[in-house]
Amino acid sequence: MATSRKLITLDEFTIQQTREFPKATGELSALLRDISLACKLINKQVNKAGLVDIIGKFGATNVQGEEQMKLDVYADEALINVLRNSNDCAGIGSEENDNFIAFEDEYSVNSKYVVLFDPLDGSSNIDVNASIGTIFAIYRRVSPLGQPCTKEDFLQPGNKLMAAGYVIYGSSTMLVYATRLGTNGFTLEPSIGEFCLSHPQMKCAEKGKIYSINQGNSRHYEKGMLDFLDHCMEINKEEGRPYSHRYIGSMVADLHRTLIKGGVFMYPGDKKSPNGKLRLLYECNPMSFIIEAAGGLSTDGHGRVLDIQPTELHQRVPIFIGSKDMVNKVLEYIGASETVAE
Ligand SMILES: O=P(O)(O)OC[C@H]1O[C@](O)(COP(=O)(O)O)[C@@H](O)[C@@H]1O
Repeated sequence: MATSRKLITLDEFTIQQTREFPKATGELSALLRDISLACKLINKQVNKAGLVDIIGKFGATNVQGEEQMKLDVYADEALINVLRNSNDCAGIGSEENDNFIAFEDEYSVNSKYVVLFDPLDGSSNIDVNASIGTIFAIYRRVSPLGQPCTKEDFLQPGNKLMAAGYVIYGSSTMLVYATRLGTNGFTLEPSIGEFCLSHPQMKCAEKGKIYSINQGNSRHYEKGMLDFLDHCMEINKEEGRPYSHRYIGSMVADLHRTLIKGGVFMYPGDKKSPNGKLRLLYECNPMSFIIEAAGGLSTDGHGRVLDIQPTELHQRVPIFIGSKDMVNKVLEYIGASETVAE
């Protein structure tokens, strides 16, 4: 017989967390509630994707020259509409929009926060029903309130993030979000339409046995990277190698597994694309913030991803992220001058 375990909803949890910050006004909790509402709308479409006209290409390309999928555009509009009407957000930056969008109504110009997001991550997996997601990052503005936000509000290093999270649309729908108090996971309870605390204080295992990379690109990799892959595949019973290779091709899904099971996810730069593929502001920074808040590490091969000073909305960076021991082992192989600070 199912026991009625006290469900703690996302709202209740964030309100409890504000008690840790005496000066808290509840604006950040309200913004999180808005983002979770938009993701519930996206979830509704994702769940019935095969039945409604939401699968396939939209027929346009985004600023990065990528074919937009119908769900990319739907998810982007859902987030922009909810955040624009929320009065809790001064502006947004999105993978699907060339530039930042400042909301200019009298309420939004007085909002303290801006949001960056990848509305639908893992687009290549939409039509094959593999897990996809939404990634978001929240910054406190540096520009004065009372006027529209500026690009400086968005081009802040990840170590200035107030909060970051993702929603994974998988076997269940989960929202995982981090503040400086840690990383927590919430599962959508469809019968009450609420995200409920299911994974309190998530920890990324210090040691991992899974490596995740699109090995199809390995012909373009530098020697150090190829040597690390050999290390992962080498037979060494004492050290529990060969490691398992897992790659879903959705950053959200590959990092959700890395957070829960440990391991390392990598999208390195290579001879073809020196900065790799993944975007700093709305993919690598939020994921690095979440994994670091859970005790893991994230580097671009030279230093912490979160210490990189952004220069453009859609800039790309290499990323090696996950369990401390495996990230530092990658750095040893790619000849990094120093390991990432513990
Ligand atoms: O197909 P590749 O080159 O391995 O790239 C897969 C990576 O690209 C992405 O799909 C990029 O994200 P978008 O789908 O949001 O463009 C990541 O989710 C994933 O980790």
